[in-house]
Amino acid sequence: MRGRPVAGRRRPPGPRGLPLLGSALDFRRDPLRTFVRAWRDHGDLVQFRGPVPVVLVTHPDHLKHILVDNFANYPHPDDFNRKVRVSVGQGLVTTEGEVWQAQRRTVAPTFRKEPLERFAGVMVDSAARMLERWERVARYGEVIDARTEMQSLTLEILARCLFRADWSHDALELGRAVGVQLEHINSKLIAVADIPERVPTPRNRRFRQARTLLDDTVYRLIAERRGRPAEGEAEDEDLLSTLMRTPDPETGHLMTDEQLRDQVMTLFIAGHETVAATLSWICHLLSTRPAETERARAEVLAVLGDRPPAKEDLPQLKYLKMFIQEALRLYPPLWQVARMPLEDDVLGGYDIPAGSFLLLSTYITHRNPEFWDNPEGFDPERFTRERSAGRPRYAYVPYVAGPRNCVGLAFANMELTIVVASILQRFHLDMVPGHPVVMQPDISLRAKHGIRMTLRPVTGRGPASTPAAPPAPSREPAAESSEALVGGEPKPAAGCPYSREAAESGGAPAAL
Ligand code: HEM
Repeated sequence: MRGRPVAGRRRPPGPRGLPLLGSALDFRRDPLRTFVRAWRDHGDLVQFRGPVPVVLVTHPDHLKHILVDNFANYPHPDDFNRKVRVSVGQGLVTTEGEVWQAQRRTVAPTFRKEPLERFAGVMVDSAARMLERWERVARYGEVIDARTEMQSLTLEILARCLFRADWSHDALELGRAVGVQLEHINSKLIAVADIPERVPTPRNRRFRQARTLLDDTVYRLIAERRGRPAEGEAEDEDLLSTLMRTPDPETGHLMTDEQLRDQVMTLFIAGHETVAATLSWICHLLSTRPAETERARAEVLAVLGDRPPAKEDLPQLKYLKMFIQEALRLYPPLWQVARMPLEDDVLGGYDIPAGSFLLLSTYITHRNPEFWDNPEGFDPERFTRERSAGRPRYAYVPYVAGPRNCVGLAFANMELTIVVASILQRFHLDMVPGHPVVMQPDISLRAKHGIRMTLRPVTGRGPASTPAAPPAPSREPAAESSEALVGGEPKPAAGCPYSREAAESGGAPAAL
């Protein structure tokens, strides 16, 4: 472990920064670079000075202590909960203590792997609809933005799983409203001055309109379900119906309408951007890592040929699973999570007073050369059983760990596998030459300028299928820099009438 305690020194080391401001300006300019530099210079625990002093935590042992062993002492900071609540209310992400525990034991069974498998068909179908549109994009030789495509796809999948078909007629407008909520939370979390929602700024007005639209829709859907008797098998139920009829196993209480609304909004916010960000980075890798991509494609074609994936196929896609794990290592969408101790604690020999603002950076943990050979390299086979042996459990935490890990983990893994397998079956993805690929560490780790790509249909979908002309590998983003440029200026968005962007601006019919 780096940065061992020095005798007599009880606060973690860290950069001096500017008088009064400490590292605040560096954080605003480039939080990833600031973190990585500080970790290299000062070790696994770093104290940043500034208006809000921050402690950076990266070592697996410290993550285990905070997330698992001493979990009850480390809730989210109040400020985080308060800012996120304006959008999602008192759902799983923004509550603590007994209120959170009651919600978690009620919601978690709905998100176990087996009951979720009934949604494999929805995921396959939504992916297929997107890929049909891509066929037309490919015929035009036009450009897609993988980030926009994946945001729309993941939103559609989540909406269909939560509400079945009920969402579809207003999908575009509601999709935009979820986007507005997410951006509002994002800017509140990074803003220097937090303007209350009652102040009628243009952003607040947009936010309030979006929230009203979503509230009205979700409450209407709840009322419709309350008004009709439970029908059919659990197999056919959407997630909202399951959540409505699942009692708290300890108290027997069912969720109220308001609790259901908060849970639905929480799932929307937590469950679509994370998967969309991961999928868009995977699209980037499908172009820049041709050898690994073709190996994954060969496996998919050997298992599936050209038939759609079914839930039974997923365990056989072993290399694809490692490909996705490796993508999540390099690009964990929640690249940092915040915690604030209720009581004084000691971490790695240093004092951590109650009320300290801790940022746990999965991005850095996943790149620590103590646990990962060639950490910047893309190497799915590092997740084989043999090579994983001896690596600390908490060196890999894209979904964090412990009682408050991601409740949507099984949902996300199934969705990622189905979508990537479906893409591999039908398309080769090529980055647009010269398009800059830049990491933007917002609420999730996004591609700042999007991921512009062209598509080539896979011909002769058999196990031996290879691309007509393998794409040249491009440079991978360096860990230290969020300005990982492939080079040159972005090509302007092409005017293809079938791209998702065109669909959303009214240029072509929406796929929803
Ligand atoms: C690649 C995809 C995903 C990743 C990497 C991911 C990661 C995470 C992480 C790191 C947390 C902990 C955040 C914290 O404690 O501050 C979390 C929590 C959560 N995630 Fe995910 N997530 C993903 C997909 C999903 C999906 C698909 C859903 C739902 C459909 C979901 C629902 C949630 C919820 C409700 C929580 C809060 C759990 C609690 O506090 O008890 N996530 N996720």
